[in-house]
Amino acid sequence: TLQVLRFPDERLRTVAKPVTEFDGELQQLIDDMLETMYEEKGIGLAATQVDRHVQVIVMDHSEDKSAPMVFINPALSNQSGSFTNEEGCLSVPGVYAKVDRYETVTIDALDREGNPFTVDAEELLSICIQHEMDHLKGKLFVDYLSPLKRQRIRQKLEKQARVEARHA
Ligand SMILES: O=C(O)C[C@@H](Cc1ccccc1)[C@H](O)SCc1ccccc1
Ligand SMILES: [Zn+2]
Repeated sequence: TLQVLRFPDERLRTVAKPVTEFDGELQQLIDDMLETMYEEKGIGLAATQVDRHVQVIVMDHSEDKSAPMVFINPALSNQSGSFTNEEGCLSVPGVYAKVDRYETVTIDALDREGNPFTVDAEELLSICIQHEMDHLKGKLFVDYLSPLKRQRIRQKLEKQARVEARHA
């Protein structure tokens, strides 16, 4: 599996480029991202999180890893309503906070073969796709919190990283 970057790693702030080549390397990245997401018990993962700065998102909201989804070069074409939910992030382990998101969104994207498709997302799929599309823009859910809260999270995770480094 691939290593998931952790806040406040600056590489998480990189803006991802559109995918132009639907080649074997892309297929390998998609498979590696899905494997990493399952391993980390996530339901979504953006390529930025594994230090690959291309517009690729994988998701699987099924109980038995039976419904993998791939969104390449995703774009929001419609959005409506708003609601607040508790969010977590594989790049900010152990931190949960309320974030306002659009209630429903329409996403235009390409699948892993490069074919265009559109999804009207609501509920968990809507939250997750907005969370992942933020990653591709170098944005993290902690950016929606107050500077003080974000600083406390940064200190907590930097301390944790030091402890892990010592025990490595
Ligand atoms: O991008 C990530 O880090 C994976 C996120 C995706 C996500 C964030 C907020 C709300 C929904 C999905 C999660 O860490 S995956 C973990 C998870 C599992 C079940 C339900 C919600 C979050
Ligand atoms: Zn995340």
